[in-house]
Amino acid sequence: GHDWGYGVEDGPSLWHQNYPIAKGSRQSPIDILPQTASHDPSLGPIALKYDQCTSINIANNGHSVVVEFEDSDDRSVIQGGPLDNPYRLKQFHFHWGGKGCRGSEHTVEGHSYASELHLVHWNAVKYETFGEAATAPDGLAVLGIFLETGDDHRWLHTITDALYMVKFKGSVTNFKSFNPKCLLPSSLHYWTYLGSLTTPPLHESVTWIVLKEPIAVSEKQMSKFRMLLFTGEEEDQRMRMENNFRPPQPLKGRKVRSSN
Ligand SMILES: C[C@H](CNC(=O)c1ccc(S(N)(=O)=O)cc1)Cn1ccc2ccccc21
Ligand SMILES: [Zn+2]
Repeated sequence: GHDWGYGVEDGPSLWHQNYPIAKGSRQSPIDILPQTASHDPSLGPIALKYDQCTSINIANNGHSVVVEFEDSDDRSVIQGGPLDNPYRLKQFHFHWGGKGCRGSEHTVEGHSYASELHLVHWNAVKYETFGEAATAPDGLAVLGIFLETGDDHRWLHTITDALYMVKFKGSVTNFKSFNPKCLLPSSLHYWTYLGSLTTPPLHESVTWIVLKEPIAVSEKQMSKFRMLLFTGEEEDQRMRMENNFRPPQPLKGRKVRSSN
């Protein structure tokens, strides 16, 4: 049912009532302090093998807009960096703010970006299903990419042009052969730390890999995300989908490592 959201009555500060892990020891997102992040020479580069990736559909799940991928084999994986084996791409989605506001989940020295893209991968070497991996401490790897407003992003149009098809919660439409490689910045330098899902059920199962370099998207492209609705077609109260981000959570002694 609808037991959580981003509003006054069901927002992040109340999630602990139904999801006590919200006050856990490895919650996400966090505020990243580059000076405190230890440069770890043993941290190799991350490798993204997205060439044969197969997107299936794009959907509005009432919390974000999600592009799902075929994950029955290792055609699209992330590996290297802090990861001991390849993790399979399952979906990607975004978090964003209101007009002219900030909307990223991770922040860098208190600075937040307009939006944050999450590419969600699961450890299919150790676990049978995504659901099982989602509850395991080494089950998921999420690649976070900051979006800042600036020039038009030439490939983001493929996504923003499809958003009108999934305006309402529960809507889904075909979205074939989109390769998320086109959404990556030029540098794959990153910060990494052990954290959680940033939405309920807030499982502490995520190895976070946050890229240092943001990608630029135009204000016009960002405005198309804000025409999405949290609410379904049948609901009379139309609620614009924006500010769907959780604020930074306590570090609780965790170490953030830097690739370089
Ligand atoms: C946990 C899952 C629902 N949540 C997520 O998949 C998820 C993924 C990434 C993030 S974030 N913002 O941290 O990147 C947050 C939530 C429910 N679920 C349980 C079993 C299962 C099987 C297939 C699909 C969904 C399933
Ligand atoms: Zn996310």
